Amino acid sequence: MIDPSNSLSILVVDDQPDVRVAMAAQLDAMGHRVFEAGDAHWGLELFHRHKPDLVLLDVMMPGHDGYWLAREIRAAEAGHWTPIIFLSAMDQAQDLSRGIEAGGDDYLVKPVSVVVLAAKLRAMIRLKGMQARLMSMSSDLREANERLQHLTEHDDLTGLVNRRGFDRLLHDEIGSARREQEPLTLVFCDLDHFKRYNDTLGHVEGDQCLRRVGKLLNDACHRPRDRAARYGGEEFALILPNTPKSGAMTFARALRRMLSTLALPHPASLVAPFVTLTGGITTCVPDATTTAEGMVTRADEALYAAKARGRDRFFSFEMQLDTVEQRAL
Ligand SMILES: Nc1nc2c(ncn2[C@@H]2O[C@H](COP(=O)(O)OP(=O)(O)OP(=O)(O)O)[C@@H](O)[C@H]2O)c(=O)[nH]1
Repeated sequence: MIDPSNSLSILVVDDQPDVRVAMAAQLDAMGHRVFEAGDAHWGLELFHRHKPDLVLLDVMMPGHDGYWLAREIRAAEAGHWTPIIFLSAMDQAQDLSRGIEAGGDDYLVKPVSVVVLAAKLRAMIRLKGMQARLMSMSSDLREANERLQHLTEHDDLTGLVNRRGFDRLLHDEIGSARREQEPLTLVFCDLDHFKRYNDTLGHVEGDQCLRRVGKLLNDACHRPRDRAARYGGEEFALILPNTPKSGAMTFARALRRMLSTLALPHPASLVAPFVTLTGGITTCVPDATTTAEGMVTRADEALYAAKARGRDRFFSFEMQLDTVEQRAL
């Protein structure tokens, strides 16, 4: 009797009833659970139904042979592996290499000795255990890689995508907007007089302010592909796919409203009693000449223009208009 933790479910496929029944009885006596099939077709059906740990497979059978069944089993289990042991009479020894090629893992010569059968099963149990460990290690590795990718592309303080993640996303979105011929908007924004905020309220409060503004920007990204990023320091970026320049201005005005509702006090600001943002917007339908660097430069220039116009506003590079002027129109 074997250790119950090593008890296998085994599919025996053999067209000779006496051989099959004797084999099933041996396996049963060893503590395994056995399913029997008298032909390859039924064998495949039972394989799908019971997903056995191991298959003992006769080579020569009327209708489809053992090679056919081995190939069908291998084709059916993507990313998985069920050991297949071929059973063959001595005079079919030359056919065994064909069996291994068809997807078999080992062979036994009939009549099968109980001792040899038990030894082969132990070897297969060991291999299966190793395979399970490998699968779990590779899934751990995949998870660790995903965590690492998240860490390298996200900012600790705000939880937003960081500069590296932003670069990748912008590059991808330019490609996608070029293919779809859709407008893509990039917004750069900067907290107004943030040095004065830190100097007055301290860096801990400064960090908290960055967190809250980061959350607000993230909340403003309603569409699934809109993305807020922390570009660096007190600079944030927003990537807004499928957003034309008029839509970008509407988005910016909504952002300003959200900020004034949040009304984070900024006692040292020279533009308002609460925290404000100045932003630069650029929008284009990318063509073959559009680059991420080009879009960043235009958004940066627009940001600079918005600052020059008095801060607490968003300036569109393409419209040569800011949100304060637009409201007055
Ligand atoms: N608390 C905190 N402060 C930061 C962080 N990153 C950058 N800063 C501060 O942000 C300030 C940016 O200062 P400036 O570049 O002069 O910009 P500003 O004072 O906002 O002036 P304007 O942008 O022209 O309105 C500096 O004092 C930085 O120390 C951070 O992670 N935490």
